[in-house]
Amino acid sequence: MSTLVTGIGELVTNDPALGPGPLGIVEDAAVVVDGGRVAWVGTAARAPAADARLDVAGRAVVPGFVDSHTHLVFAGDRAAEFTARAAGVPYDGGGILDTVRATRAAGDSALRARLRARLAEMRAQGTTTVEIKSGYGLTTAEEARALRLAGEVTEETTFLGAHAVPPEFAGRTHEYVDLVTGAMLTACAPHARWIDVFCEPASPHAFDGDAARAVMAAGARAGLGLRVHAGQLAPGPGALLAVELGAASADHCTYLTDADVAALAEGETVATLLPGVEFSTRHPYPDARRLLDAGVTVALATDCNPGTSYTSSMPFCVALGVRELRMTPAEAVWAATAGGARALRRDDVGRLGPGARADLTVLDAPSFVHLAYRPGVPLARALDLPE
Ligand SMILES: N=CN[C@@H](CCC(=O)O)C(=O)O
Ligand SMILES: [Zn+2]
Repeated sequence: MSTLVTGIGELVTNDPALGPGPLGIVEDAAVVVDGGRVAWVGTAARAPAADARLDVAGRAVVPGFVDSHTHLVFAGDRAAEFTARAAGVPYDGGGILDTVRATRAAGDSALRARLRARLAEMRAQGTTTVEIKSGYGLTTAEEARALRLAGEVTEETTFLGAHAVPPEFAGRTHEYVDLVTGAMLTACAPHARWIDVFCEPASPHAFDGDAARAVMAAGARAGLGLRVHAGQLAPGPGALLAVELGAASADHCTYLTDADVAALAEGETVATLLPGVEFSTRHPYPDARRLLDAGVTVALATDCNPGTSYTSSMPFCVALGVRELRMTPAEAVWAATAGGARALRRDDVGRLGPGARADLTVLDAPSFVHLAYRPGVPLARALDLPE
């Protein structure tokens, strides 16, 4: 069944062929969707007929947010750690193991219910595509379980066995990396599209450049795409490694050298910025302006997780992108939609042109600018349309 969505005061298509600027804006617009895909985009006055009609009364519509970095499969929370941090205790990644304990103790149905509740929270704020990492199991069976659960709700599943060294391998990081690149990868690869590694030599709980290279090389041999947590706590080898190995995304990028920025600008790797993390950890925010001015492709994502960024809100990240990362509203909205799609190497989401998935997010506002202009106001929701 086709549906004509009309009365769109401002439509962000992210397709410069459809309207001015990188956002490809069409004013007084309409969209026809059919079979879950966009069939037609243009001005309302020229819209073709359709089986059904939905008038959004002058509101703005943007492509559904593409949240390309989350850790949604977990139990428990770390509000006490957050409170301690507010009193000055720094983040070093050690809290990951608290969440591992809670997650291992949780049954499938409890984990599934919490995962689905978080996804519903995201959709209610305009997110329509979500990447989900494992990483709070850290045994072969637990990592495979997390990926199976994630695979029930998204195609964008990421194996993150190399998230932290679990307590049973304390002081034996090499042996744990052997497990991650061996039996654990074999069990997890069928449930994953991507592999990721927390490359952070500054953390005693994470992995150095050699370990990260071994994990990524093994993942690539198993047919997985590559992603890296890079430069979250200090400059490190992650960003250069990401570019060298052709990773789809280097995530965090809070601490980058000039050589990192130059390499990202030359390569095919998206820099995914996660400003919810710096909001929570009180580290300095990453500098999107420096990256954009150098020609790097930038994405914004929530990094929703119980330790460093317990937000499910892409609009919150867009607002931080403008206020703290020195992005324009247009750059931030592009990064949260088309940028996320690039970070997942997808061309069917993050845009609203013919052939794209019919992921329309409607704003209770006349323009996309209001996402940053009215922070904290629940303006965005994913539109439910008949198939
Ligand atoms: N830094 C590594 N992983 C998460 C944090 C996980 C946690 O602290 O539970 C992140 O992306 O920030
Ligand atoms: Zn993360």
